[in-house]
Amino acid sequence: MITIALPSKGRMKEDASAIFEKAGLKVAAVGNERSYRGRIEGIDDVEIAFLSASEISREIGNGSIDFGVTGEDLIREGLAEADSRVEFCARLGFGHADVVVAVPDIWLDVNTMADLGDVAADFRARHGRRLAIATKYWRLTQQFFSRQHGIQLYRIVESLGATEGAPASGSADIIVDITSTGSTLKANHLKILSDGVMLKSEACLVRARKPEHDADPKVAEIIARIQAVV
Ligand SMILES: Nc1ncnc2c1ncn2[C@@H]1O[C@H](COP(=O)(O)OP(=O)(O)OP(=O)(O)O)[C@@H](O)[C@H]1O
Ligand SMILES: O=P(O)(O)OC[C@H]1O[C@H](OP(=O)(O)OP(=O)(O)O)[C@H](O)[C@@H]1O
Repeated sequence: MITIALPSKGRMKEDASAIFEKAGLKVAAVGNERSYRGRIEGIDDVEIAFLSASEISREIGNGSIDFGVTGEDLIREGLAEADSRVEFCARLGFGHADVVVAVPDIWLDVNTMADLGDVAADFRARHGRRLAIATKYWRLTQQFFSRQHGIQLYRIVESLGATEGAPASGSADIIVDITSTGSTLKANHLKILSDGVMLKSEACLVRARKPEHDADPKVAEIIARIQAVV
């Protein structure tokens, strides 16, 4: 049995089902409309699980589902060594969002990650504490700051919502968050650093890498059908 997880709610739900239908994989709920299980019309041995976008990232990581449709950001944030554990089979053309580093507009001299590195280096001497970054993207932030830009002097402040408000409220100095139209950043007087786009995310069809998939023609067929329509 192959299990495919599709978003049960939220901004990716409708588009995910529509892509499957376009690929000739029409999803039908099992039981009533509110059921969290489904199947694909005309294909046996494939079941659909309806989960939230972030649950799909978690379940694909622990291998309890075979395929999922979710954002690349949620996969890369949720899983260490994502590329060795999952295969990105197709980029689906919806759910676009950039994960960005943004600082207050009034930081006139800070426009690049190098500038921010200078600020971080001086921060403790000037303010008696480390530069604080509000985000829910811990893993991506650490990779980008520490590994890619060699910035080590910062502190992450976990934010579970309204991240863009953190600099104004004083709970952090800068943020890492997703943006699509940019209007939330603008409304909160924040600007994206010129080299501060950490990830250009969109909805993807992802597969948990499992050895038994190699010999399963259904797995190849699902991938081929989705790739043919995106
Ligand atoms: N403007 C946006 N704001 C937030 N997420 C967006 C936006 N545009 C695209 N996305 C993407 O949508 C996905 C999150 O979807 P959604 O917010 O619907 O999840 P969810 O159902 O709320 O999940 P959960 O409730 O478990 O967090 C992420 O991959 C994100 O990159
Ligand atoms: O660049 P923009 O188009 O302004 O979009 C970005 C905003 O949208 C999302 O929040 P949303 O209000 O959708 O709530 P969520 O965080 O619960 O998804 C996201 O967290 C950003 O705050």
